[in-house]
Amino acid sequence: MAKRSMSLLGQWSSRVFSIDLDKRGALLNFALTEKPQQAPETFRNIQERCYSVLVCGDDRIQSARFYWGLEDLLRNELPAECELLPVSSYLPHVKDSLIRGYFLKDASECPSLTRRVLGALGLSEQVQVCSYLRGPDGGRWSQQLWSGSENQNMDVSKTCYVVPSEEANYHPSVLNMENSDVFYCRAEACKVLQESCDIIPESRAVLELVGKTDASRHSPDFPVVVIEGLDATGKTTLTESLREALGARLLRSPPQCLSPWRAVFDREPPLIRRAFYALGNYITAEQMGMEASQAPVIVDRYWHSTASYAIATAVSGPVSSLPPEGSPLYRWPPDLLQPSLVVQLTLDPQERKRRLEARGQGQTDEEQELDHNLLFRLRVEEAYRRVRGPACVVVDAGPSADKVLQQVLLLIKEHCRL
Ligand SMILES: Nc1ncnc2c1ncn2[C@@H]1O[C@H](COP(=O)(O)OP(=O)(O)O)[C@@H](O)[C@H]1O
Ligand SMILES: Nc1ccn([C@@H]2O[C@H](COP(=O)(O)OP(=O)(O)O)[C@@H](O)[C@H]2O)c(=O)n1
Repeated sequence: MAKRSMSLLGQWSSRVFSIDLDKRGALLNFALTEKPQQAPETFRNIQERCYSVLVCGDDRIQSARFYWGLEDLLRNELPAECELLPVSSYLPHVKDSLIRGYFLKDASECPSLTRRVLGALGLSEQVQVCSYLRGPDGGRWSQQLWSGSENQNMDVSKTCYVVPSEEANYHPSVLNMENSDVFYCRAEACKVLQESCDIIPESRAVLELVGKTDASRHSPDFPVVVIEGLDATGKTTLTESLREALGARLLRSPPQCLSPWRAVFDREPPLIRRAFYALGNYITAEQMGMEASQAPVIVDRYWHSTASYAIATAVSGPVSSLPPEGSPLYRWPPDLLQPSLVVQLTLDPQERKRRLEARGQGQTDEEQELDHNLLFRLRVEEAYRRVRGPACVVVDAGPSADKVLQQVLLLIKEHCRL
């Protein structure tokens, strides 16, 4: 059977391959042409025996799950000396054109094992394997698409040459974010869970809990205040105190009724996991609508968390790799109830670390991991700031719990009718 991915070939000359070189998100970009040219400068540092494995099946649920397990599969089967780097292949500026996979540098003593593993993978309908070879003059690199046959023949007629390419303005993942990482209406998030019912039976139970009414236009009688912020910024402490101080109802997103399934969806790839959290907001929104007809409502995390974590996780590297400020990716879903006020708690990184440690959740002291966390935290906080919708006020959660409470009570008085 002709592989679906063969149809990609026609477009490959305009595709850019973007290799995530390290956790800080430095990217190496190259494109392909039919004519040999000089290799990109940085490409020369890459050793011989490089391969790419791209996941490009038709079924988005299966592809997402296959990609999710691919790194483990490759690490288990390939020689330990194979370096794996995430690679994205995309058409610049073309929405939904991104295909993900891994770029491999094989420094092992056993090249035939690597080729055997990749040859077997290449037989799968949803995988495309390529080799990268340096030309006889040592300067040019070419890419050969594997035919996927058992003897790992390379399809020489499909040879393309590697040329340098401009780095994209934003991380390539931005092209595929809508309806893969962030869902802007209930129906799109429901579709993902409907498609996954056969492989994740828990999806049915979640779908049954999601109502169908559109409460977005209903204006609650009492204020609804959402408390947002990174882990350990003091959301639980503050929401409890606000509940007491205001005689309010306390809700959270994801709501309590989803707790039995949260761990199941946390193990799934972003497509499925994010759809689950998106639906959690709609369930919480229904509860908000009901509770706010009787008393003020305080909510621990809501849409800002869902959108910001999803966007910040989908890209790597510095804040500049996020979708630009004002991008429609930061919009509020029109069918999701807006709260009266969102308070975003921020905390000095050292103090946050101290609170995490006091709670018995020390972080790894591996420096690279800390760097990675630092950038991730910065991306989440910046995404929080960029999300549009209801008024969002940043509050420094560094002072004592009582001072933070008093400040937020003042804000609620200013912004909401009590
Ligand atoms: N304003 C504050 N000052 C000092 N410690 C705080 C303050 N607010 C919360 N804490 C402590 O920090 C830790 C994390 O707070 P918590 O409310 O659980 O955060 P979150 O719900 O955002 O993860 C807890 O041990 C809590 O007692
Ligand atoms: N409304 C929400 C709440 C959490 N989440 C996700 O849940 C994670 C935060 O969960 P957590 O367990 O650290 O939150 P807390 O319960 O500690 O406040 C984030 O990584 C988000 O991806 C979400 O997407 N939407």
